[in-house]
Amino acid sequence: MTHKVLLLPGDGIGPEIAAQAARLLKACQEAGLDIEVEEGLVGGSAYDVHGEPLPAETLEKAKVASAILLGAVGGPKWDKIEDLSKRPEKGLLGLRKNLGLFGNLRPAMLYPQLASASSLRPELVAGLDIMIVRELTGGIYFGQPRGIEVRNGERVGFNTYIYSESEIERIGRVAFEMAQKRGKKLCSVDKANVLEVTILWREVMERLAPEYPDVELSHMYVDNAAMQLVRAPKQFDVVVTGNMFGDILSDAAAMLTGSIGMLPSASLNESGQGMYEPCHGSAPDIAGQNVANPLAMMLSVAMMLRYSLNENAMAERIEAAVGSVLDDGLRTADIASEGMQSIGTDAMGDAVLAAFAKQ
Ligand SMILES: NC(=O)c1ccc[n+]([C@@H]2O[C@H](COP(=O)([O-])OP(=O)(O)OC[C@H]3O[C@@H](n4cnc5c(N)ncnc54)[C@H](O)[C@@H]3O)[C@@H](O)[C@H]2O)c1
Ligand SMILES: CC(C)[C@H](C(=O)O)[C@@H](O)C(=O)O
Ligand SMILES: [Mg+2]
Repeated sequence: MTHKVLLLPGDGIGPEIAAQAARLLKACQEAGLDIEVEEGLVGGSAYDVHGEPLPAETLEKAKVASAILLGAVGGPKWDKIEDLSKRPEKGLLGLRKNLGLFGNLRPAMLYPQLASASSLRPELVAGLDIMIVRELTGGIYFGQPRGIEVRNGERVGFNTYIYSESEIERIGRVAFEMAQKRGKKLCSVDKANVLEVTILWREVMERLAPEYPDVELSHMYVDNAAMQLVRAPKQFDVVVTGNMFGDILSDAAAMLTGSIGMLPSASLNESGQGMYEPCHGSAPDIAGQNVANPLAMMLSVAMMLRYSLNENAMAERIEAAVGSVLDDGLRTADIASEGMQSIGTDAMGDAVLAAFAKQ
């Protein structure tokens, strides 16, 4: 069966890194992968053309795709749009919500070659391999009511942090199953000392635990989790948490691996359809300069092959190609260190493609 892949480059560095992913997809096709690649608009670039960050045409294409690859959205050009529903980020959130992509996998894995690029001492991060499982379609990102309105003569802003038991249970199951396939340790991160919604979260995780007797479940408050991630990150195997805590903790975990430019992600729904994107944003500060690290995007292609297309061998080939490029001492600016060769986005893409061809 021919798999349909929808490529959504987005804004800022999005198109620069998506171009490298497109070349990699072509190389996969040449190596026998049966895919058809289509492109679409999302985010600010879609707003500029259609007045909407998620045009109906893009959503339709996304619904019928086996997998979606997204660069990044957003940027200062669109930060002043008053109608929040038209902001680029709403395009991304709309895709997640409309496709029911509730299960966000964010692996923070250190390539040994990058130990010195991490902001922590090499011995703290050597061998680091954490999987953050973030709930992606609920919590405070989507809770109602929300808004900014005038109360007692002044403006107030408000959001609602809400999870139903069934939402907690389904992300819990994703995390327990992930832990079963990995180191069999699951840490659920919450703020159950303050927030009722996470008291319920903790209760549901506890209720699920006996169904996964081989997994050791622990709980941690989010403030402590942030501290532990930079104190002793290797204590973690799988971490499960809600939408906002997962957003924050995954950026922190990214830096342990050398750069946020290294972290791919998968967002899956109940039927295994997925959207794949780097964890980083559109990096307006470096956009258009050919210096962005395309590896998170290229590793997102590998995750797509593994989780949506069932092409594990080809996914491993991409990951091995990235490893061999790092072995060769090639680095984009964000992961540069002494004695290594600094190269730009396109050249990093070239190097991965060359290594992929040799695998
Ligand atoms: N998934 C997404 O599309 C996504 C994720 C996060 C932020 N955003 C949006 O991106 C815009 C910028 O947000 P931000 O600055 O807070 O976060 P960011 O992740 O875009 O950038 C943070 C820092 O990391 C650097 N960086 C990010 N990706 C990099 C890469 N591949 N290579 C080298 N350096 C990289 C940037 O140069 C910047 O200094 C905002 O509009 C935000 O809403 C989008
Ligand atoms: C751009 C934004 C909506 C998004 C999020 O907060 O989920 C981003 O930060 C991410 O991590 O994917
Ligand atoms: Mg984020």
